[in-house]
Amino acid sequence: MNQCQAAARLRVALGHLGQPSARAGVAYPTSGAVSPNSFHPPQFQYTRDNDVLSLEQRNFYEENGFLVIKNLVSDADIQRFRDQFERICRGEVKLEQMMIMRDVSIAKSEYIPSERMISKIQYFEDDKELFRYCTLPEILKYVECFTGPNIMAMHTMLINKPPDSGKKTSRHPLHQDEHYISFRPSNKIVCAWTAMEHIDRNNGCLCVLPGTHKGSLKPHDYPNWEGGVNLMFYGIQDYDENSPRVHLVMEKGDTVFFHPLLIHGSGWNKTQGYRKEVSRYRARLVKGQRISL
Ligand SMILES: CC(C)CC(=O)SCCNC(=O)CCNC(=O)[C@H](O)C(C)(C)COP(=O)(O)OP(=O)(O)OC[C@H]1O[C@@H](n2cnc3c(N)ncnc32)[C@H](O)[C@@H]1OP(=O)(O)O
Ligand SMILES: Nc1ncnc2c1ncn2[C@@H]1O[C@H](COP(=O)(O)OP(=O)(O)OP(=O)(O)O)[C@@H](O)[C@H]1O
Ligand SMILES: O=C(O)CCC(=O)C(=O)O
Ligand SMILES: [Fe+2]
Ligand SMILES: [Mg+2]
Repeated sequence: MNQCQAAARLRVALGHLGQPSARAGVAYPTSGAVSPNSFHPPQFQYTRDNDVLSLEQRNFYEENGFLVIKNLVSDADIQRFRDQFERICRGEVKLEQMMIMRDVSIAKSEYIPSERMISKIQYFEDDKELFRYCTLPEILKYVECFTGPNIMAMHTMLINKPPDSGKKTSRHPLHQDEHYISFRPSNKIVCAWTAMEHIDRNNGCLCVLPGTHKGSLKPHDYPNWEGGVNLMFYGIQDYDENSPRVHLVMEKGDTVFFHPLLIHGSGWNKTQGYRKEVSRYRARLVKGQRISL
């Protein structure tokens, strides 16, 4: 499969609840003395042994730090997430923990309940409909390949990227999620990101720098963008400009799993017709609910 052309729709970041002594990602010999000369780098640092991923998929993730699984979430489930998102936009669902965000270009406009006003919902753990995303067996099956068992949803997010106002504020600067995550180990955390409709460069798809998950966490700051930047949209200033970028074109239901150190961002939504193109929703989990498989 050509991963670069695969699509993603919804997004979940999940972590492993390991023992405090767990040394994620580093395979140590189980017996025998180890001299420095006999040490071999582990074959798999970022994926666990099970029979879900093919060898090719494992190698792809190990090398690139992301993996797209096509058509993973059903249309029916995505429709339910979309319906619930619309209920939230209409003000029919209100939950204390849930954070609603507007694009900075309209942050000071009068609030009119509609999906046009909401660019992101965070922390939907208490919303049973949206939280179903984090419990979908097909999502968890893959998450476990990266985190191991005993999975916890750490931060939920549904993004509704608006058509850009012309100021390019709908961009998300290149960043590493680990900047926002206070827990470790990195190699037992994965983000699941599912496209809820066709997403490509025109409406601001995810852009990744393959292989950057092997690097370290870099300093983040607000980008120096003329048109303004959304609150907390920090970016990396000193990434390698020559590092190849891959734009992930995704279809409804496609899901990308990626490592928290992978450098990624998203471009601006150039499409006009708000209704037709706007619904670039994703959900992402990152905050404290244990999930059973
Ligand atoms: C992908 C992942 C790994 C990384 C990320 O998620 S990066 C993005 C993380 N972003 C966040 O966590 C967003 C945090 N969100 C928030 O702090 C809040 O939801 C707010 C966006 C500020 C909204 O707060 P809230 O008080 O409910 O709403 P208000 O409408 O009363 O606005 C309060 C003041 O904030 C301003 N504001 C609202 N939205 C934005 C924005 N997008 N960018 C910059 N400023 C904004 C708004 O104009 C208002 O300002 P003042 O009237 O106080 O001067
Ligand atoms: N000048 C820039 N400085 C820093 N980051 C940028 C800059 N331009 C784009 N990016 C970021 O790089 C990533 C990929 O950008 P990409 O080139 O796909 O989008 P774009 O520049 O918004 O749109 P396009 O190039 O398709 O017109 C996104 O995260 C985007 O926010
Ligand atoms: O999809 C986007 O616009 C970027 C969001 C992001 O960085 C993420 O989901 O981690
Ligand atoms: Fe991110
Ligand atoms: Mg560009």
